[in-house]
Amino acid sequence: MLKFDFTNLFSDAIVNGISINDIKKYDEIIKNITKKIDDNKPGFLEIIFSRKWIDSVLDLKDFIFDFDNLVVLGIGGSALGNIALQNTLRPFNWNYLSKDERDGKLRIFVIDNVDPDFVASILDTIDVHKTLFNVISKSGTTAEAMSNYLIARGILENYGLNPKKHLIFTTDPEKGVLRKIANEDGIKTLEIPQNVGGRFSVLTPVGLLSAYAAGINIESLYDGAKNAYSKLSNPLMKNPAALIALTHYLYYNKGRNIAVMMAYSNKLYYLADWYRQLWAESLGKKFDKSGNEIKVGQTPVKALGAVDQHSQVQLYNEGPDDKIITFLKVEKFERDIKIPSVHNNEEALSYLQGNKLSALLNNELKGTENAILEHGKPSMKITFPQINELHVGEFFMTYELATTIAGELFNVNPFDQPGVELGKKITYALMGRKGFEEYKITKNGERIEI
Ligand SMILES: O=P(O)(O)OC[C@H]1O[C@](O)(CO)[C@@H](O)[C@@H]1O
Repeated sequence: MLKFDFTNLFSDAIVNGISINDIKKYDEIIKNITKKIDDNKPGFLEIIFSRKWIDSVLDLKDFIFDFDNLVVLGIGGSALGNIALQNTLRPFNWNYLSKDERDGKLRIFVIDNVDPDFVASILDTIDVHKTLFNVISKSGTTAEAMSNYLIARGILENYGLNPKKHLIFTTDPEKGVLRKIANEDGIKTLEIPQNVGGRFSVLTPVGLLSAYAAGINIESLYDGAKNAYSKLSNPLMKNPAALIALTHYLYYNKGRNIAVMMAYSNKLYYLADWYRQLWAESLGKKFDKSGNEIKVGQTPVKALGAVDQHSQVQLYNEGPDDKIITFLKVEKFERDIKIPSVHNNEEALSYLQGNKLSALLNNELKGTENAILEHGKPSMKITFPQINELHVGEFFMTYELATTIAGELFNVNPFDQPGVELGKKITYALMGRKGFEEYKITKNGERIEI
């Protein structure tokens, strides 16, 4: 299982810190919150106790492995989990390997933006005859996912290819235009459970299809998620999700309104990217559950060690006391490289020569962790014994639970995102979508033309 180390959150050295006694005062509150979550399991938790979602993907085995490429078209929660799974659990050169080297599994591309240079460069790379497009959208209305769907379908039709054979939609079981098109055109679909929102959907078919297509063991992901769940009813000091939520909440109340997740692993960096949406959209809210204006939210920031030691750590150490940092560490990397002894007479290089890169990276982590502490800033650490499905699944579920618990502490609804609507509506108006004319931007009473 993952190893959680909260020690450096409670040190006397921390400026305006919190103590274990401060934490223990929340024993009862946390017990009630976790019981409430367990008794009324949110959708993202409920799914791991059913085979339905895994089986719906495994059933597609014969269909999927005929292709060479899977291109995911989605954005936000309909893409970040796929990107995280691919980058943590497959080597970075995966898409460059031959089909044999990939053991017959698919290359995975995720088009999660509408930057034409980006979209075109991926479309240029793939042979459309050997490509399956997985359009993912819970709502089936998101402009970015829908425009990329239209482009993909246009290409298929230009090539004279049957869209039914090259498309699969992952969407709401009943609602939305994707469901409608699928019903009309006989396109294969996977369901996103209605009670699971985008940013909590990585362990639904949203994340499972591309993971399975790339040969990731999706059953182990679920086992890892269950390991995280098994600690939900633990006493507070042995309950990682509750401790993450509570310590971030308490430090937020002491002015630490930035939560940095600093991964000492290029692979785990993508988990920090996934976490950013989860923490930001779930907890950044104008109103509490009773409708009072509160404007809360902790800004999640991702960082990469050792790279950002040479970019961000100056600020973390000496800047304002507004951050709480989470380090992600890998104990045993899949590969390692020994630094050769090339310059035997160079004193300045001798400490490096003969050592392994993993040792250097993890000692850099230790160095930064201690420096951060000496500068009076709180940090915690999550250690992955190895990067595998079990630990990645546990990470996802731990943070989904932590976010839900934090929602209770902040007294906000972690499952909605009303604040993203206005921008979407203005975009619709600018793009000429019927019914959204009133959202067109005005300046001194005059419409801005596009
Ligand atoms: O899956 P959908 O409905 O296309 O939504 C994509 C993303 O858009 C949002 O609704 C708003 O950014 C996210 O919450 C969601 O993950």
